[in-house]
Amino acid sequence: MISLRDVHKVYQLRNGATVRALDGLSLEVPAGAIHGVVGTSGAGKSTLVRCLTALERPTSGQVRVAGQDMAALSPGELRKARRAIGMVFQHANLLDSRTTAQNVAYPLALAGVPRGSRHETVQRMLDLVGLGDRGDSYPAQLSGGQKQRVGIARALADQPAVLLCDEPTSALDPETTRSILELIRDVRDRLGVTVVIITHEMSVVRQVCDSVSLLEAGRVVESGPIEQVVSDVSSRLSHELVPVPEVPRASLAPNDVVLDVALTAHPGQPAAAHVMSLAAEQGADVAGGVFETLGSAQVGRLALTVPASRSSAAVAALREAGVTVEERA
Ligand SMILES: Nc1ncnc2c1ncn2[C@@H]1O[C@H](COP(=O)(O)OP(=O)(O)OP(=O)(O)O)[C@@H](O)[C@H]1O
Repeated sequence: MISLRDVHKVYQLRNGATVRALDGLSLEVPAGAIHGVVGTSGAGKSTLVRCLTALERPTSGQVRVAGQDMAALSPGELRKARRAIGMVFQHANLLDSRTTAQNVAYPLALAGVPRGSRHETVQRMLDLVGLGDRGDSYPAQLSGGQKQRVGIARALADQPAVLLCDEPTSALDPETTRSILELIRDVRDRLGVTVVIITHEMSVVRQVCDSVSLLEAGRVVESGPIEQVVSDVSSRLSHELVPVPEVPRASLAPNDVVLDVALTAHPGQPAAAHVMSLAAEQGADVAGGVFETLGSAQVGRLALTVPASRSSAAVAALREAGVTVEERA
């Protein structure tokens, strides 16, 4: 649904210097997925959004959204192609002087949908986001979470193939964040829309994303389905999504080392109890652990302690059983 291939965006500054905001970025998001893009400030997230929506042309590389090569379109075609992308912003950016229903109708009016048929769509969208009875309210009469619901209804009104959410929950409290993320998932399930969430919050990825990419200095340095990313203990995303349990050095016996084990519940993979009994057979003990469900995957992290002399044998035995394990540095 979304495909970026080797996208570069170079800005020329007035003093002659250049900034490589995107530096060979490649990204694939399949139809119907909820994909998170995370990265620290300056990594290129906003530039990526502007290239996806064709507000900016990449210096080189290809951006395809819903089958369209965004750089190859005429201005008229581009206007049409942009309708395939619904945008949700950090602050809902509603028009204060218009009612909720009028805000949701706005993109339909811009797209030339006749007034008569707008009403039914607007009501359907407001029902979808749980605000079916608030069509006559003004933004000032809504909570932050409700405003964001209206923002989502507005983004979906023109039936986009892609919902592009730029820091959609950064201004919300944790409880409201949870409900907005649930709504986004619900919308994806019901409408089959492809969702990209740009965020700096790992908790957002944990709660709602099927897959994730880590953006750094204008390129994707790690990417994959959540299950795959979290089961690779050596990956940075994995550490941030499910941190390994802390084991204070002082609590270790003098010759013990720590083994980090990552578990994901998939058919055919050894379950936690099996791993623990294998560990015990190898003379290892459990020093800490965490288990949780991320999207459709169950993931766990175990920190095992084992005498250094038995570490390689324990690692080999666990790997032999299909367990992802590494000795902690
Ligand atoms: N119009 C521009 N002209 C020059 N440099 C720019 C322009 N837009 C972005 N940049 C630079 O490109 C790099 C990436 O910026 P971008 O805004 O895409 O990052 P970001 O990940 O969205 O950061 P943040 O999370 O702080 O918004 C930064 O070094 C930024 O200074």
